[in-house]
Amino acid sequence: MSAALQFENLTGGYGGVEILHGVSGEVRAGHVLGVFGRNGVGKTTLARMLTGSLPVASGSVLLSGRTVNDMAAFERRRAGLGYMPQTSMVFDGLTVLENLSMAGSSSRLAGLYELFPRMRERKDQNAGSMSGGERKIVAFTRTMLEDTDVIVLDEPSEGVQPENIAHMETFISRRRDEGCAIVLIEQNLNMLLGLADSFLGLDSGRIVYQGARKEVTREQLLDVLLV
Ligand SMILES: Nc1ncnc2c1ncn2[C@@H]1O[C@H](COP(=O)(O)OP(=O)(O)OP(=O)(O)O)[C@@H](O)[C@H]1O
Repeated sequence: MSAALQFENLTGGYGGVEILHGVSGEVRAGHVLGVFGRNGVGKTTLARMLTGSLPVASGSVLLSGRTVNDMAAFERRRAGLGYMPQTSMVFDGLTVLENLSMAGSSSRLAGLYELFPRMRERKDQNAGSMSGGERKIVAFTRTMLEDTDVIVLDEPSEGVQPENIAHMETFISRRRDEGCAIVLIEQNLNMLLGLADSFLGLDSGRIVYQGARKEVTREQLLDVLLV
């Protein structure tokens, strides 16, 4: 069976400047791939290439074995690929509930309110008037509520308080247990070690670490983050 999301030899960047140099990996249904590395090594660039917001110069992105290089971001979304960008998008002029309703699936909303009761309390508030951390939670939960088979999360825990990070972890595990394949880009080692089944470490646009959960140690991850 092919991986839910696979990427092979991804190369490319911005305006002729190559940022990623041949990055490959995969994540299977019901698994989490943890992507990590220092600031500026190309993690977000990888997320953009996977989700179609940045074209690849060469290499392939495959969803369930099918190449999606020629599909625009919205087409990949329709094909079941969800994306929470690092600079999280919320629609400022819409309420929290309206933002969440755009996810299209309400069946997970009860579980969401149980984890983030503040979202229910603030459901009629304009998202634009929420704090940075709260906006991040709105963007995260909207992505997680969608009916998708694959989700790419770009540093969801950045700027979020520890208690809410723990709730994010619960939400991610639930989606994983439902069979979703998740790419988790993070610098938060505890979150990565708690959730990821396999790891991909980047430095200067190249893979410098690849391993499964059972073989990785915190020190190995730190080695990549502290070079
Ligand atoms: N739109 C852009 N135009 C030109 N260069 C860019 C653009 N976006 C990112 N870069 C450059 O690409 C490189 C990789 O950036 P990227 O955002 O992928 O790193 P990152 O690993 O996600 O970093 P961080 O952890 O800080 O989010 C950096 O040198 C950055 O300056």
